[in-house]
Amino acid sequence: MAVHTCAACRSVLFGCDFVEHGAGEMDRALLFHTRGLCQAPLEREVLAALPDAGPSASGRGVGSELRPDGVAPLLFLARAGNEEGALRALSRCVPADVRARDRFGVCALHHASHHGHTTLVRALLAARADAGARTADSVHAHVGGRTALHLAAANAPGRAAAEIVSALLAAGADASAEDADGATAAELAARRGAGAAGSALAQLLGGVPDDERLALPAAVAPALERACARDRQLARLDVSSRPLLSRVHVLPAVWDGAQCARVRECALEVARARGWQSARHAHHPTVDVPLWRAPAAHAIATCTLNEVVLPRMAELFGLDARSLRAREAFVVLYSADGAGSRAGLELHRDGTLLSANVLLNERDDGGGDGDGGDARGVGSGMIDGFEGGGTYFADDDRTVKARPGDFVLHCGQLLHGAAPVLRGRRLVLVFFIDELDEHESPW
Ligand SMILES: O=C(O)CCC(=O)C(=O)O
Ligand SMILES: [Fe+2]
Repeated sequence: MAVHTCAACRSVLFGCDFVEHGAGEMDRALLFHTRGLCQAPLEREVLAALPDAGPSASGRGVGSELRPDGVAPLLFLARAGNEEGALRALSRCVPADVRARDRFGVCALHHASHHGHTTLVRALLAARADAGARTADSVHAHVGGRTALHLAAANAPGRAAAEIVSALLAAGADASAEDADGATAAELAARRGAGAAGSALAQLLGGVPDDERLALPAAVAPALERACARDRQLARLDVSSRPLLSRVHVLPAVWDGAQCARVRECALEVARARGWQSARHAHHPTVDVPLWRAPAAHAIATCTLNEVVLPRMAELFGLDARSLRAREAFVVLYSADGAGSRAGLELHRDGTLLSANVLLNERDDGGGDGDGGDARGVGSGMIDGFEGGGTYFADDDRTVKARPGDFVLHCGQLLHGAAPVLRGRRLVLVFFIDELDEHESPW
């Protein structure tokens, strides 16, 4: 993964995402960053406001009155990767600021661990920072539920990572904690590969039981880097002035039976090994498995997205294909009997501008959208067919009952839900897709 640190503000920029768009990513990241995201000017202001020594005039802790981005100087400077400045702020802040979190649940210890700032991590722990604090899970985009251990294991430079992990473990951090995708810190370390001392780090964290996971792509960028992008995006999701986005489209037979069966069986394999998850989406929890857990299915989906789905979406919705990114992909299980699953999903809007879904198993109640079409031969495999289901759109009061392999494309901001399955089980692969614009960093 291409990573660059801004020379002015030391923010870490990531040049890749779930879907790789080839060369030029890092150039775009740098361009967007310098155009408006660089924190260096604000950082200078915060540092100037920190007195050399002594208590705050307000008694609230130095700089509490100056809250750039709504956070106290300690959190701001830790986030900016300014270890020296954060240490200064720490020596002048009130205890509450040590544990303070931003609205994404991220605290100074998370940032220090992410940046590999060993001295700051030790100082924060000595000042009673919460070693088990977890980042919040958001409606989209980033993986939440991460602890400082996760962030050090995934991002801190080699030697610092080992020292920080040891310090956190000594302070009582839980190495078995799983993030919202079900990954432990050891797993994130292992994904870095032996070159980045990832496997030694994974051992320090108790090891990774399943070798296959070492081969997984670093599909999910860290929560920290997503937070700012998400904030700006929520402001942009007002789509009322973009009429093309009000239409729902179905791309017929993008996948044949064999492709549906492959993706479906890979997902079921993951579910058998690790169980279905229901903690990934805070507001409208689905019973699902993240696609990155199934590398073969992930590869098929990424290829289809890049070559077919994103370009078509761009055309149909009047967007620039180069600005589209899949933020999340997961296989959802709906079942009529309710055993460990849900029959449908209530009306909601997704956290992204666009969404796509593809049915992975055969319906038993006729073909797509009531035309009684033929079966696509997706095979029953380990899962039977179903009746009911489909994606319901409230504005046109219509349930789109696509056939296996069809891709249903829609704006995520349309009010929609999953119609309940009346019999059997329905498996759908869902993508959450974002549009980046020139004001947004692509990480
Ligand atoms: O299952 C469907 O058809 C829709 C799923 C959905 O809207 C979601 O997961 O956000
Ligand atoms: Fe949805």
